[in-house]
Amino acid sequence: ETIEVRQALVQFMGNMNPGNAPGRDANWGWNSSSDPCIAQWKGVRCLNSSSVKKIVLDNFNLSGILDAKSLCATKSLAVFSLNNNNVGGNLAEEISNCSHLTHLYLSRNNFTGSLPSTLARLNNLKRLNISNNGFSGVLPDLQRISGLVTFRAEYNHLSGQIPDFDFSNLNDFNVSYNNFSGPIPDVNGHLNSSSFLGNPELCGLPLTNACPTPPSPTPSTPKHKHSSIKQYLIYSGYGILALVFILLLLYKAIKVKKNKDGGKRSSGLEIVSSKPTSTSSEFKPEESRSEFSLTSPENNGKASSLVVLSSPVVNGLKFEDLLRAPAELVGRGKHGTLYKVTLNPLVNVAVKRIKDWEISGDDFKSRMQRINEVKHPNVLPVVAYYCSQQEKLLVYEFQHNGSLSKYLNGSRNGETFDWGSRLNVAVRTANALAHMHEELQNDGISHGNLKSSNILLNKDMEPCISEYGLMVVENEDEEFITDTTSIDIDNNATRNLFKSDIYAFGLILLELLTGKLVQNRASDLAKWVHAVVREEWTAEVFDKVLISEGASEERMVNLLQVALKCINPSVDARPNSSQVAAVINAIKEDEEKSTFSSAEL
Ligand SMILES: Nc1ncnc2c1ncn2[C@@H]1O[C@H](COP(=O)(O)OP(=O)(O)OP(=O)(O)O)[C@@H](O)[C@H]1O
Repeated sequence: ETIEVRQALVQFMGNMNPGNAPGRDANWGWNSSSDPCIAQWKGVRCLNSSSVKKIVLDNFNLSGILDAKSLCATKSLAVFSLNNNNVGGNLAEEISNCSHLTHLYLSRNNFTGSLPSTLARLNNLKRLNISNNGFSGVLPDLQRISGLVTFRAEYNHLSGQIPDFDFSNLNDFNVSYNNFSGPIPDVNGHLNSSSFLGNPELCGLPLTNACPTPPSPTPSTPKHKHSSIKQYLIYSGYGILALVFILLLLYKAIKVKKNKDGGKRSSGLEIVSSKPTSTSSEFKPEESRSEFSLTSPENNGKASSLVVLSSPVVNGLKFEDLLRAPAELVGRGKHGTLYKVTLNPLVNVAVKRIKDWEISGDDFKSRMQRINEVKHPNVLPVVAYYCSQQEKLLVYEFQHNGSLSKYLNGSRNGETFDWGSRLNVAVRTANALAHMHEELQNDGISHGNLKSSNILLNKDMEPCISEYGLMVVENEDEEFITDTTSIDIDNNATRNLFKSDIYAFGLILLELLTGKLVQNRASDLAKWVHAVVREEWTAEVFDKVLISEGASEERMVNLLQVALKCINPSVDARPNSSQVAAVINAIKEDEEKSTFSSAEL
């Protein structure tokens, strides 16, 4: 870390009277003469030994105040946890400078005052826990944070109405024992009353006290009616005028854009090139140095280029071609946006535009080159990539048959997804994963985001793992254990990344076996399967279609056992990918033998 960051962190810690911290021994660190990552300051965890990623200071007996300005000088900080200390005062608005925070835990402290409105700017936040403090006032617009899955604020003095959160994602929500009032927004059956207890003025479901019905409007007198018609006419007149004005502006804007474009381009892919201010419509191919190369002063003369890896489909593809081609938005995922780009009537590519990946250009390139060296027929290769300071793009061949998730979700045009095909998906995916893990183990590159929407079906309907190693992702739910008295999590970090892929693969097996998709919470499907299996109704978990097709229950149970091992909460108890592949191959062989012998009969 830079000296500025070290000094700011030392100042941050100095404000929390760390004198009596139980972990304060020779290894405490927290002085600006050492590096937090190299000297491993207590409670600090880093990414690639170079930037601070997590600060976990639970149960450290800290008091004083939280100096958010100093803390957030560490721009890379993703996890900050201060549970169970005695820190007081306000939560300062500078907390929003920690813009990469995904987890913020402040429970069981002495914070007071209202929550800063800037908290709502932390739009990467997934888990926020401020419970058991003395916070008061109204909640900021936290419903704007679309990825929030935990919000815990029980036992504070918060008041006002509860904002209209998207409760389908927010599955760990608790505002009980505060002073909230008014109607509870529609929780769509996702929460029960325990999330809202102890707020005497709250009403509506899931609580039992209904909200008072608003008084019915008094019938208006003819005079009123007359004046409201008059008002209506006046306002609609203004409305029409405003509309004409907006249309005029739009017309002008389109005309200017057309002139600039020379009417040539129809791209929907607005890529920011390495020139800081240019957009696709301003991009001038003639400024590039070579076919694939764009240079900008901002990159200090270094070229940022579209690197085409081996692919007959996109041979000779230029960055300009990507910009010019018509693009259609296919979907927005956690890590970015996916476009279908039509290069010519016969060639479509999928362009993944990656969001918020803090990786240097050199690291990104060497990672892509390394992944490209490891090939497997069931792993979709990256055919080209682009990396500038503002943009990271990956280009894949577009797979018209879509993903396993879509397929399981019923868009199969009436075809049944039979046991043989599902076992084939399982075995090929397992083999591909085992191969990638083995080859990339030493590089520490796991898939990081394995799920059924990242398993694509190629033209022969064979599964292909897509987006391998696209992000350095840690499994948020597993990596961060709230009981952080023991925080020695890093030695095993790399191994855990691979084991997180195994967990994810186990969920895919469950999806194949049950026909049910992992929805918002991966753990829901796992819990349901465990509950059914525990009650010895094992056959009940299997997709009815498989049962009626007469699929072998014995082999389905065998595959289920593999899945359950993969999703074992204990990382160490999970098998590795080659063990998984070996067992699934054996199940497949069994299946083939039995099909063969029944065909012989
Ligand atoms: N090469 C491809 N060809 C065809 N469809 C694709 C391709 N790559 C991805 N898709 C599909 O496009 C959709 C959006 O993909 P995207 O990767 O952006 O989202 P995601 O996988 O749901 O999320 P995440 O960002 O977490 O990976 C998904 O349904 C995915 O299956």
